Amino acid sequence: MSSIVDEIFGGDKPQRHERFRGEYPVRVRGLDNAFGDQVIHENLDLDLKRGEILGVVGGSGTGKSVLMRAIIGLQQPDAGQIEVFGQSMTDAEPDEALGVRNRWGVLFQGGALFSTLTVGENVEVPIKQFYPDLSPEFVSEIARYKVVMSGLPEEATNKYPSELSGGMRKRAGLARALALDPELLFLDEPTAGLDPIGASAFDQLTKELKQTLGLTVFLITHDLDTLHEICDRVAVLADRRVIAVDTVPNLMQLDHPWIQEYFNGPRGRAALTAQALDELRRHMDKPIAAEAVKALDKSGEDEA
Ligand SMILES: Nc1ncnc2c1ncn2[C@@H]1O[C@H](COP(=O)(O)OP(=O)(O)OP(=O)(O)O)[C@@H](O)[C@H]1O
Repeated sequence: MSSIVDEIFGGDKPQRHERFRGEYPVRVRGLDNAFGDQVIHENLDLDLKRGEILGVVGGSGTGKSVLMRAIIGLQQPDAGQIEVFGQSMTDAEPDEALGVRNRWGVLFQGGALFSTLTVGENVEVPIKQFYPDLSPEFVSEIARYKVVMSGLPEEATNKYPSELSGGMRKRAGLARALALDPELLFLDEPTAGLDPIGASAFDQLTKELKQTLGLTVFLITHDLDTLHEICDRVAVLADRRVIAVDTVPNLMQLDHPWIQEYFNGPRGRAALTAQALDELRRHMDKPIAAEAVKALDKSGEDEA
C-alpha cells in the first residue's frame, strides 16, 4: 500500500533511521565543561534509559542547560565522551552529527520561537530543513497536525507567538520540537512561568506523549510537582557532576545536604502531599482513601 510520502517522493524518499533499540539513547562519560576559570562540569557521567522521563535537577548555575547543550552539540566539551543513539557526538563529523540531529526535538527555555513567523511556520522550519523536497501543502499539513497534537487549538497555527499566552507559547515550542517525529525530547524548564493548572496540564501532555509516541525525555526542571508526577528517575547535579540518579523516593533517602533540603524541605513535602492526595482521590470509592483525603484536607486547612 503506498503512503502519501511514497506518492510525493516516489522511490527517492528520505531514509529514516531504524528506531533506536539499545538500552541507553544517551550516554555521557567523563564530561568536562568550563568557561575560562569557571569549571561547570568535571568528570560527569550520565545515562538516559530508553523510554524514560529523566528529570534533571540542581541548584541554579550547576550546569543543567550546559549539559543539555553539550549533548545536542551546541557546546563543545573540554573533555569526555557523549554518545547519542550509539553514535559518538564528540568525535562525529558534521554530516554524521546531522544524521542524528533529526532524531531529537528540543524545547528551549522560553520557547525560542521565531517572532516573525506564525506558529505553523515555526513548526515548518525543521521539516523544510530536513525534508526540502516535500510539497508546501504537505509540510503545512504536518505542522497543523503537530500543533493540535501539542494541545493547541487548530486556529493557533496561524497566530504569531506574541498573540499567544505563555502556556500556549510553550505548547507551540513543543509542536516544533515534535516536528520531525523525534525519538528523544529535550525539555528545558517547560513549566517555568506557568500557573499550577497550566503546569500540571503540560506535565500530563508530556507523559501522554511519552507513552503514545514511545519518547525518551530529558527534562530540566525546578518543579517538584513535575518530578513527583511524571519523572521515572531524577538526576541530581551538584559538585560539578551528577551525584545521584534514582527515583524520587530513593533520592529522598540519601544523606546529601542539597538533596535533603530540596526534596524534604517545606516545598518538597508540599509536593509530596499534593501527589499523595491526587493518588488517593483516584480511589475515592474505597472508604480508607476517602477518610485519608478528608484528614489531609483538614490538616491543610488547619495549617493555612
Ligand atoms: N556561553 C557561556 N559563556 C560563559 N558562561 C556560561 C555560558 N553558558 C553558561 N555559562 C555559565 O555556566 C553556568 C551554568 O549555566 P547553566 O545555564 O547551565 O545553569 P543551570 O543549571 O541551567 O541554571 P538555571 O537553573 O539557573 O537555569 C552559569 O554560571 C552560567 O553563567
